Amino acid sequence: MPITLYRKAHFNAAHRLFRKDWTDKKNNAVFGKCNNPNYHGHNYELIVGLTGEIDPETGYLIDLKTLKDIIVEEVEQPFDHKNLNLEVEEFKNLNPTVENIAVVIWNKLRKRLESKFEISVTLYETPRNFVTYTGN
Ligand SMILES: Nc1nc2c(c(=O)[nH]1)N=C([C@H](O)[C@H](O)COP(=O)(O)OP(=O)(O)OP(=O)(O)O)CN2
Ligand SMILES: [Zn+2]
Repeated sequence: MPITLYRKAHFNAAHRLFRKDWTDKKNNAVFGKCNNPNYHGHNYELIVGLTGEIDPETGYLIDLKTLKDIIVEEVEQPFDHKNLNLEVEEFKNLNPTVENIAVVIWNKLRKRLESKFEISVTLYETPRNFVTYTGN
């Protein structure tokens, strides 16, 4: 019987929503204050869900320490206290919207976790703005 295990994490990061190939006028019209050239920051809250079968020997889906370490390595270390546009390779040519950040995180975790697990990534950009990505 499948069960879902969750691990929460958080990171603080700066970003700017804009497209390099658009004029300032168009970027301002579409992204408004989020296009501030001096960037702005968010306290991102992340919830990673893994769905699979309980190992009957250990009672674990996965050791939570293992999951924690993977999230630290793949998300917290590269993203925390960073300017996403300038310092994180994945966003140098990809707008760091909450949607795109969630997909990037999902893809990074997918490479590190066994294929027997389904993965969900829920990312809060603000307490009221959040997205869930499951890879489907
Ligand atoms: N589809 C998306 N829309 C927006 C995104 C996004 O990532 N995807 N991001 C932003 C801004 O970066 C930011 O999240 C908006 O900040 P803000 O308006 O301050 O957010 P709140 O909803 O918390 O503020 P209110 O107090 O509710 O106005 C914009 N759009
Ligand atoms: Zn923002």
